[in-house]
Amino acid sequence: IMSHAWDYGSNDGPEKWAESFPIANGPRQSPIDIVPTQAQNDPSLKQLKLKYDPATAKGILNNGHSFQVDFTDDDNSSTLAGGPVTGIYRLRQFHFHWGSSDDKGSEHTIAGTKFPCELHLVHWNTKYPNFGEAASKPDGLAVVGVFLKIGSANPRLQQVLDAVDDIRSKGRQTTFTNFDPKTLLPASLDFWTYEGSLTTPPLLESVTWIVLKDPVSLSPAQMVKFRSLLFTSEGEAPSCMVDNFRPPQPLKGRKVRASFK
Ligand SMILES: NS(=O)(=O)c1cccc(F)c1F
Ligand SMILES: [Zn+2]
Repeated sequence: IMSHAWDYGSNDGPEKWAESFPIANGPRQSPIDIVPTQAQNDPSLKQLKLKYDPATAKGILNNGHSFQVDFTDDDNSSTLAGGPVTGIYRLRQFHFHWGSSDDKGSEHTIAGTKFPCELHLVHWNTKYPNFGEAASKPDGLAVVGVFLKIGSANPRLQQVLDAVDDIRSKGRQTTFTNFDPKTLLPASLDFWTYEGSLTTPPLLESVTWIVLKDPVSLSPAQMVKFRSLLFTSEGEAPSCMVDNFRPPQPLKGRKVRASFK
């Protein structure tokens, strides 16, 4: 097989990732089950400051594991600061994880509750020269996680889903501009935070996770649209892109802090 080919299936799925990526059994792996009653309110946590310039949206890509919207990150136009981090982190991309049915799909869970979908906004620490360098440092990345639940249609999300028809297969990409990811966030920026990792190989332990307490909604029809994507390239036997989530990993003594009471 190609070096480091991994997927979410039964053969090379999450239970097998440790064979190629031993850090899968490391001390700060993600996602985790967040237990609100065990999270400690930390009054020293600052307000989360998100500043996104819609002009930095660049393209949308099916990478064979999820689909992501990429941003130009050669200046501080779209950044995250405050919250649990020090310094300025630049927005690189956002992507999603979702299920084959509405009863699963999120990576983080809240006291065992799974959501049908989870949004990740990936930022890198500008103390490092670029994303690749930052991704290998313990304070290199900050990812904002947002739960999505089935309810009323989400008009902002629809702009993203309208682009999905052009990137159905692995490797397809198209331009995607003038989009403000802030419009995908809930009204409250209350969050839980903990030190973790990428949830996909190479599973690097470089992520400060910032998981928002409040979900945003999407309609059943919008959820169906996610499931119309394919893990596979054109010309291969089609495999629906669903259940692209890693299950919760052991906490191994980590503390989860809450920005709210
Ligand atoms: N699922 S995830 O947010 O942890 C993630 C996945 C791929 C690249 C990343 F930089 C990243 F942060
Ligand atoms: Zn993710």
